[in-house]
Amino acid sequence: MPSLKDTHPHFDFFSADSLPDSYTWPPLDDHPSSVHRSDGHHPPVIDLDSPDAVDLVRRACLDWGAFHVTNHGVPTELLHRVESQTRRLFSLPTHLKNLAARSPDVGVSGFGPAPISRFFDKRFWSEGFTIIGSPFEHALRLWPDGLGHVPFCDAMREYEEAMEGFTGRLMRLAFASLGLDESVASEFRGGPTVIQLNSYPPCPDPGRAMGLAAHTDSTLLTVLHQTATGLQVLRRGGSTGWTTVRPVPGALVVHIGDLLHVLSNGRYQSVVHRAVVDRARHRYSVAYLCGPPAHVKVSPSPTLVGPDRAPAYRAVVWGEYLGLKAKLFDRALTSISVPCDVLSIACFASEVVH
Ligand SMILES: C=C1C[C@]23C[C@H]1CC[C@H]2[C@@]12CCC[C@@](C)(C(=O)O1)[C@H]2[C@@H]3C(=O)O
Ligand SMILES: O=C(O)CCC(=O)C(=O)O
Ligand SMILES: [Fe+2]
Repeated sequence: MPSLKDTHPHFDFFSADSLPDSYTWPPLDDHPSSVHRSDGHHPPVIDLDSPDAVDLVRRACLDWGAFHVTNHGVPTELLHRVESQTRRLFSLPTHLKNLAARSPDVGVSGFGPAPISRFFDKRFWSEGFTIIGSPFEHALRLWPDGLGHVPFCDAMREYEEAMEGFTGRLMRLAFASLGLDESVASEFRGGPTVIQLNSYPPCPDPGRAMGLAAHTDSTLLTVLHQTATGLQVLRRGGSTGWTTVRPVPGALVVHIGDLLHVLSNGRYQSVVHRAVVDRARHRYSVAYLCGPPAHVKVSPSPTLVGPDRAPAYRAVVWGEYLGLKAKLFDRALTSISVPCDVLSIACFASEVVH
């Protein structure tokens, strides 16, 4: 029977000198400490100001579904501040964190294990803090006296502003790489802001623990800030096994999410990724989840659909897709795919009509 300590939502990672059973996964063959992959084998680093940026992004999306970006325009000072405020947030005592825990009646915002953790019978060696819109209410509860919440809220608000500018440029590039023009990119701008702060404490047995299990993001694009090793991606098609995405100083990591997969009619596959943990280092990461405005429907772009390439997915709005992900997890994308027999009927019908 699991002990109370194992089942408590805020398990004390720091007092554990061995891995409790509920946190013990099958051994990870591809933990960074045991993987000796050649250095040339990692998602590319793309300079956003490069004249070839569109082509480089296309190549990276086709080969990896992930890439690094430099010259992104987000000030280094702000990245440091966001990370130090993230560290400050996760260092708060458990009784305060409980006051800002995620709860079904308030929504997804707040402290808690990553929402996908409920699809697994083993626990993640991590804690998350999800911000949807403004973190102000939660922050006031966490720092009830004085101005303790101010530096945290300021850093998150400034990060949102900087990210809005950067992801605007990024979306134009990604859309241009699919042959889509500015007007399409602008239709998808201005969606609700979602920031996921992740904390991965040092772990007594990192080879048998999981920081965040393999998943794809339910976004158009996700921008990840990491300064310590832990992120791994699965390269589809090519070689098998996990590739560790080591931090590139000053660069941000971009992931293709499920909704860009849909919009591109499957040309750009969303990247499967996970986070592993370390014996000595406490790692933090900050994910900016970039999705469409609430009422904008995402469907395979008409310019990427043709007589020889039928639409592979039906249209969805972000909220509906998040609901499907919360219910079906890794079957969410397939659940909106258009079955082959419907496709052949549609193709046949269009042949008859034309
Ligand atoms: C807007 C989103 C996107 C969510 C759900 C909701 C809020 C939190 C996001 C994450 C963040 C951590 C990984 C993930 C897989 C998870 O468990 O929660 C993400 C999920 C998704 O991308 O599907
Ligand atoms: O911490 C990481 O490197 C991955 C985080 C992640 O995948 C997420 O927040 O969606
Ligand atoms: Fe993710």
